[in-house]
Amino acid sequence: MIKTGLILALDTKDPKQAEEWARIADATGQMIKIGMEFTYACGFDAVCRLAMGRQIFLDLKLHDIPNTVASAIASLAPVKPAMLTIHTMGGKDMIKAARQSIDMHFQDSQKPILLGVTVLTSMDQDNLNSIGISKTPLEQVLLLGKMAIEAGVDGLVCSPLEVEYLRRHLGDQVPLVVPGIRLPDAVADDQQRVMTPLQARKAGASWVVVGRPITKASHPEHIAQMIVQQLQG
Ligand SMILES: O=C(O)c1cc(=O)[nH]c(=O)n1[C@@H]1O[C@H](COP(=O)(O)O)[C@@H](O)[C@H]1O
Repeated sequence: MIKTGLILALDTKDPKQAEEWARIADATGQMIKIGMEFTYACGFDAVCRLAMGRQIFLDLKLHDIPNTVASAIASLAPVKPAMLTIHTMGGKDMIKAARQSIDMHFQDSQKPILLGVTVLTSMDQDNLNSIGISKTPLEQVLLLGKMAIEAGVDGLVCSPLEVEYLRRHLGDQVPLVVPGIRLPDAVADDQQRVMTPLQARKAGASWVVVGRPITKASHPEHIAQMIVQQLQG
């Protein structure tokens, strides 16, 4: 069974809180994810301060016309993220523009892993139908994933329910980053397609992304340590 990394999602507007959680990730040797909530509330100077001495996954889920996405990525070069997300629903031209922008604006040793978000883990069949998609989440994730890899992403974001299927069709090498993680018997909150950390590891996730199950726990560091042991033991 492959070892799976933990990425801790720092979903907060409070820089002190983010730093506190980031130290939990430091202590367990794991990566942090900074998303829209922190970035919009605190700005890029705060993002860069959190990133100092750390590897960050900058999850801004870029989704716009190709020129705008390419220009936005160029503006992100000083932040030096280790991972960056774009929405695959932006289509192949947008993804190709994102790829070209990374290749043009980042030095080889500093290029982020470009991740294509497939079907959000908060979406079930009903939500897919509501945007005119009659394929199942599994079929849609594979369709978007294949297209995105062909257009230039390095890896994919998907729910744990699709990991085994993607591994069968795309092989072992594609980085699969997997949110929608909940501890056994825990509430799913707004997530629809969920599994436990151990199930996601067994399915073949490269990394799991965990936010609230750790950050809302009464002892976040204990939960983080327990999950890391399950993922790497
Ligand atoms: O790109 C992501 O990281 C992402 C994609 C997705 O489909 N679903 C999803 O939940 N995420 C992110 O993963 C994290 C999940 O947080 P929790 O539900 O609190 O564990 C959040 O920061 C989401 O923004």
